[in-house]
Amino acid sequence: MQANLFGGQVDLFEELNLSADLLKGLYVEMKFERPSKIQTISLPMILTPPYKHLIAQAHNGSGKTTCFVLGMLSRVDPKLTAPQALCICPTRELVIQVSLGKAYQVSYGKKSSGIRLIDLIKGLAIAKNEINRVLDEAIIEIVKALEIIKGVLSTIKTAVIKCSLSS
Ligand SMILES: Nc1ncnc2c1ncn2[C@@H]1O[C@H](COP(=O)(O)OP(=O)(O)OP(=O)(O)O)[C@@H](O)[C@H]1O
Repeated sequence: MQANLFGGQVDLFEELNLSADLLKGLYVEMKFERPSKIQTISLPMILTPPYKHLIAQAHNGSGKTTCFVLGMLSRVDPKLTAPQALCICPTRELVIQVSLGKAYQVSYGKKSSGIRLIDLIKGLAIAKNEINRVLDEAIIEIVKALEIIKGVLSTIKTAVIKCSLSS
């Protein structure tokens, strides 16, 4: 495939420097065979250096969520145990739609990867699909150690303020 004005495209997921676990997740769990059109263009920008800023637009169901989920899972370092990826959604419904299930499914080696996510929705935080409690200091302590945070802007902002006040 020829490079284009975006800097390059890929034919196969193997061309993206993805970990063996993520490749397994894509092929075995998700049963994907090759990147969709939006993925062929955007994934090289997200996953291969020099990383570029990206605003992407494509039809519903064209594979956009997979792009940024793969980006988050691939580029966070679980050893840092600190927030490294923020997924800001305009509504709480979208926070839920960008499901942990899907993210974990893509990450075939989720148990060994050590990557953890949290949903921040007003008044509620759901970590690892297990904790369901009011956003309080205890949750803030958890948030501070998680790699991926997704939520609506207002609740993420509250968490950021509380985190910096309590640190
Ligand atoms: N490369 C691929 N090969 C096969 N199926 C794929 C591929 N990428 C994504 N899909 C599947 O297509 C569906 C839509 O993918 P995804 O949710 O990433 O799209 P989207 O553009 O974010 O959708 P929406 O606009 O509705 O939020 C999902 O079921 C996903 O598993």
